[in-house]
Amino acid sequence: MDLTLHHLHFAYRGGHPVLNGLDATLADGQLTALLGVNGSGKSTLLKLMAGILTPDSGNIVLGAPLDQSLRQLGPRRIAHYCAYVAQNSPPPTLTVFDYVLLGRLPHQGGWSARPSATDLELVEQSLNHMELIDLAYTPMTKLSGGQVQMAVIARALAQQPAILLLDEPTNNLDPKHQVQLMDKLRAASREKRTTVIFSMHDINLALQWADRAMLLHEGRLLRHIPTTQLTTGDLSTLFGLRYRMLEGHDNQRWFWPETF
Ligand SMILES: Nc1ncnc2c1ncn2[C@@H]1O[C@H](COP(=O)(O)OP(=O)(O)OP(=O)(O)O)[C@@H](O)[C@H]1O
Repeated sequence: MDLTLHHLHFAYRGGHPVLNGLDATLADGQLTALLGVNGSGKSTLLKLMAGILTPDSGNIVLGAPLDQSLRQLGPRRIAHYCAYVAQNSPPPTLTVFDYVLLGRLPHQGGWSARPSATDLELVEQSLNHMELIDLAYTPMTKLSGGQVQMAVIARALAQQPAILLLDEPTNNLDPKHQVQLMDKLRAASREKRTTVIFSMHDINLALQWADRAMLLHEGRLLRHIPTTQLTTGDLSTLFGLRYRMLEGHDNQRWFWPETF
């Protein structure tokens, strides 16, 4: 499902404008990396796309077959289509299984509804997918930081979203789990046509997996381009550092900042 931003403006109450007229379409089946300095509005934009915050003006529209603005949808309907993984979620006092089952709530008949066989099967699949099945009956509070992060992503996958929004999803993960997670996100985008949008500070990890990059700079969208078109100049503008680029023979590109 496509997601389109129409001239999006947002400021926190009493604060300066964080987003100042963003226009973009994020196509289904694609992985988009959201890049920008601390405080540039990446988390804010993800929360707006998840319907947690409401724009001051402008619209966020979920594409066909729904073709509706988030403003027209209640939280439950939004959760039907959009799953959101927050940055550093505190673990709740639930077992891993019960926590991941929360991802099925938007598809059930209400808080009191019993989970269906499909719900339970999807939870098991997500736990297997994130290699958490052996921890299914462990309390979330007894997991390591990385395991909590995997469980949060398992909950989002169990939700079977058309649009998956992740705020720094590789936080707390070791290099192997970072790579495995990015592979899983790419698989979700390719196999299920999920629209995946994630923020990340590790530019090279982001660019290795993402199809497109959105560069947020001073409240505006500096560029929204295929990752293959990103230049050292773009990164210099974005981060205020001079960058070098190394090109590998398999079209891989690596960026790193020059030391002072
Ligand atoms: N709840 C809030 N109330 C008021 N201002 C906020 C709130 N959350 C964020 N801000 C402000 O909004 C701006 C954008 O913050 P945001 O968290 O979206 O940035 P970010 O790009 O995700 O940063 P980081 O890379 O550090 O996670 C910052 O100036 C921040 O201080």
